[in-house]
Amino acid sequence: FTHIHSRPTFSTRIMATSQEELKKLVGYKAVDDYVKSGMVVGLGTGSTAYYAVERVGEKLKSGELKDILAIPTSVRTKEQAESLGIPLVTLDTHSKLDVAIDGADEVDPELNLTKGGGGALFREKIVEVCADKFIVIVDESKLCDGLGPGFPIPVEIVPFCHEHTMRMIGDLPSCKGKCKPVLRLGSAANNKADGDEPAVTDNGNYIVDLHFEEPIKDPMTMGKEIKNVVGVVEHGLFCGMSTAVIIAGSDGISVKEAK
Ligand SMILES: O=C(CO)[C@H](O)[C@H](O)COP(=O)(O)O
Repeated sequence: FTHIHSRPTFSTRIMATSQEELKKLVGYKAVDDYVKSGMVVGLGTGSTAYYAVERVGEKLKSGELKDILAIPTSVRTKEQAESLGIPLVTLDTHSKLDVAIDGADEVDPELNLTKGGGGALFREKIVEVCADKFIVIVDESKLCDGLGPGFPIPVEIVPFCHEHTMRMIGDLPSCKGKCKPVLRLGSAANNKADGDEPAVTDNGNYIVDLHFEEPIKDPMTMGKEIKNVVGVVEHGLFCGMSTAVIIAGSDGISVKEAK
């Protein structure tokens, strides 16, 4: 499954410093365009969402933004937000968010997403599904014609009998003969298998990455099938959730809005 890393990285086309700068541009633009004083804001996870969190902190400090309450989607985003003095709440007290901003691993033409490369898919989804607007920030290397072959689909599963759960997922109509389920090892925060033990999420669960050779024809249906398996906590297919995707490309920034 060497194809999972075959997607050209942005750095093959743009210098590394530029890639970081572009992540910063989309992160900052999302906050500048969509976050207003008094809002409840979902803070995503990953190297792109990092800059959106940074911008919220910066604007709160300068007084440009006031009365923001934020809900982080991972322990590491929580720690970043706390270090910047961003007031945090949880879904337990605030079930409705005005906006959530996050990165993605892949974006298809319908703005369906693969998320969870950073292992935070459950907290991301439970938060982002509650947002009036879900703004996605990516560089153009994340755009694809169909989800699947360019990046494996992460599924968070409970550790109890995880081999059984992986078999059940692999036998689903959308998966059988089409994908290889691989238990994520090492750090939950990436899918590079940088260790020998199962990766453990912020919720104490495991992640199985589904490696597809061909594009997934119907990601919505596949997501429902996966969600029905007992032992599955959540999957990284975010279908029909995006309000807009802000894309950083070599030619500048563009915005794709959901129809
Ligand atoms: O889903 C995620 C974490 O679980 C991230 O949003 C996704 O992996 C993109 O991260 P990055 O901006 O670092 O490429």
